[in-house]
Amino acid sequence: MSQDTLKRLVSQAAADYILTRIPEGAVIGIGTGSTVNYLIDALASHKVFNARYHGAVSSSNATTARLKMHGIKVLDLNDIETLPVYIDGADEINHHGHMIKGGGGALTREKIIAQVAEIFICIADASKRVNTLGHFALPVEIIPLARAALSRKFLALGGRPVLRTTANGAPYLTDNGNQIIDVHGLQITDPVTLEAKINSWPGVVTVGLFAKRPANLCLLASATGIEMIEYGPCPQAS
Ligand SMILES: O=C[C@H](O)[C@H](O)[C@H](O)COP(=O)(O)O
Repeated sequence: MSQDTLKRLVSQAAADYILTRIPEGAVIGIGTGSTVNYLIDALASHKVFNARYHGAVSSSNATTARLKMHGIKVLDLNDIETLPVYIDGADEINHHGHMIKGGGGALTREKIIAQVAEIFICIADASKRVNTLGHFALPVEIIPLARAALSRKFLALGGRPVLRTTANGAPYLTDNGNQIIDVHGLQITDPVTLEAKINSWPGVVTVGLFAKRPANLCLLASATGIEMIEYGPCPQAS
């Protein structure tokens, strides 16, 4: 089964999960990426989303555009007091629900919304599950002025920092107008400590480690079906 097929299957399962478990009137937090694109399509195909829910909070311009294309109401996080669930993909997820995210560049808005949500549901194909995070380069959104100084710090950590660029070689810019350094070659054995450390460096906007706020639940698709992995409540999320 292709990775794309698995992404589609897990997204359909996630849409069913939301529609059967999340109470009417709720706002749903929606992440970013190819897996989430399938989720948005699956939610829209059920036709009842708008009647059942107050709307969605979006983690990127791309997600906002897709939600709107389907006629799903997009709300501003600033107008929301509670968010029962945030659902998003991941680039890697370990056995504690810690994730690397930001392959699609949306890590900052994703982390802001995830922090507000009561429950974080990760949807992924089984290739994303790892024992140790770091095979996927760690994305870090940065203020451009800090690029060289931060690159030296990532080198000192044992990583290989690479500025993310577009197809024409220009620096990639996030929805927030910042740049991204992808740090290759890290073996992240203590994600909670590394997240706090990188976050404390001036010029870092967001590190794409989601360890302080891990997933509570992961729907993981493989050739044998959809596995539902629970990591338990997240004390930091309250
Ligand atoms: O910035 C993007 C997000 O963190 C995505 O959730 C992550 O990159 C996974 O994306 P995909 O579902 O396309 O593999």
